[in-house]
Amino acid sequence: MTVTTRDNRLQAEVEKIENWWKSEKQSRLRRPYSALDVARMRNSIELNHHVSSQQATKLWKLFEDKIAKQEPLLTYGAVDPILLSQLCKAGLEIGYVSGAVCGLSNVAEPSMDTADYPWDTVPNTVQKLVNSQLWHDRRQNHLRSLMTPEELAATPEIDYLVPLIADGDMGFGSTTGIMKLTKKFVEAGVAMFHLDDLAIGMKRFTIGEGRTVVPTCEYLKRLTAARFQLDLMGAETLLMGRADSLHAEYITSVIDPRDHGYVQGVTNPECEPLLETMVKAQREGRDYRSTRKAWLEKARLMTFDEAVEQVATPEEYAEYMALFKDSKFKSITERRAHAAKMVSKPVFFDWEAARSTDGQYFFKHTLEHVIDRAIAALPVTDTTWARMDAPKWNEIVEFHEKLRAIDSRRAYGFGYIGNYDYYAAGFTEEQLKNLHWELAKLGVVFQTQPIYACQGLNMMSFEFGKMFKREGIYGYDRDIIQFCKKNNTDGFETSWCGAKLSDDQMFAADSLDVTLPF
Ligand SMILES: C[C@](O)(C(=O)O)[C@H](CC(=O)O)C(=O)O
Repeated sequence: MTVTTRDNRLQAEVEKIENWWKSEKQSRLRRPYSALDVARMRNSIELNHHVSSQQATKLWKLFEDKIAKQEPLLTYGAVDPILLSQLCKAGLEIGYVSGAVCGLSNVAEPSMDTADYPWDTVPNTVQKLVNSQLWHDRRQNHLRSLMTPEELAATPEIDYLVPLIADGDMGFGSTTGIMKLTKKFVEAGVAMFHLDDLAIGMKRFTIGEGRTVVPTCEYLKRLTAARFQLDLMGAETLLMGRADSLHAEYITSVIDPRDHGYVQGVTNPECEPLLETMVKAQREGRDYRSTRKAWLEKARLMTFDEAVEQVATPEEYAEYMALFKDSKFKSITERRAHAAKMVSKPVFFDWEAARSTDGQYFFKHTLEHVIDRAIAALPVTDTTWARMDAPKWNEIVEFHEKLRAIDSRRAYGFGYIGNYDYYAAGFTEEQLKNLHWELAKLGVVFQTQPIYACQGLNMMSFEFGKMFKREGIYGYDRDIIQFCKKNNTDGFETSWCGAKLSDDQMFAADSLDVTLPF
């Protein structure tokens, strides 16, 4: 290839990318790299990611439509093709593929939601689901093509091709690792996937420690890596930024000054470092939880600004706070230097002494920080979800109002997390009934109950199991066969199984009539 051919080809590719980025949807994004960067790293043949792009475009239109009408797009986690087919039949317009449920059911080695399953577990599940969607769609098309006009009119058409939204967890690794994950999601046919700001493998569930997030810059790198891969592929696939920092207890690093205002340190100079305390306790066989609790009481953990407030007079503190007039994102070095000038007493603050046995820093989670992060992620993402441990309505409203003040056209997401106690969080029955629509008014149109399988399916299967143990096939006939007949339920030996498609395609593809000599 001559230099001119190469340059012309590159130029044409750059123009193609730039034109694509001018579309209504793409022009909402701001990339930290150029079209030339993308063009240089693309293949020399065009790769079409039709299913993912088409499903993403369908989802985008649904979002636009629902935002305009202030209506929710409700779904639940379905990681199994059979379950998904019924979700479609029931008329839900989107499907959700939960990482937590995949980790319990679609792996050889199950475990709790620590995202320690192989990185391609969720994309592989999406692939299986999308293939089943395409198959049901083809099966239905075939049956409908054989119907009389009267039968056609009397048979409702099911949209088996609902766009799938999948859980990409924390992306499972490095920049190139996230690019591979993204590629796999696109090839699998996903419409949208989300990446969060959690640290890999650091969720704790029962020992009184919670979640650990990565610094803001690392979160943004993850999202940008995914965006870059989508651009390389020319895919319309939607990228959702999920911020998990609300209720996070730790942060892995203090590299990013945007996080400094939320990192906590020891303010009691008499307190020994947490690591020392915990190692000694372990050696002496003392209980982890209570030792840590006693250390926390002694350490008097707070943020640097709170530590300043403790020792400063009100006037000094006001002068200290003047530091944030132009920007709230000041580094610890700037904070310390300013405090040294404005406050007469020394400020004792040691965030190193508070580091956990895994090296994490203590983090004061606040809604404000989640808002900061979500705003920082807006330019490279299409949609946003702030994950919350509890459904606190005032926090939900504040988050979305602040974000919508910057991006009112965006679709926001919400997860009805498995163990939410709506009434304990202050909802009345009436409010719970209206919750979907109240959220939709805030632009929160993507709404999922991710772990239905763990509650609903467990419940049904357990109840059935007890009945079957007691009454065997007599009970099965009464409760299942008779019920299904009466209600035309999909099942084996109904059209849902594709028997007609199977026979007809075998007949059509049969080679007999071209090979026999008469
Ligand atoms: C959505 C989620 O990521 C999932 O894996 O399904 C979980 C669900 C849950 O805890 O109920 C999460 O929100 O972390």
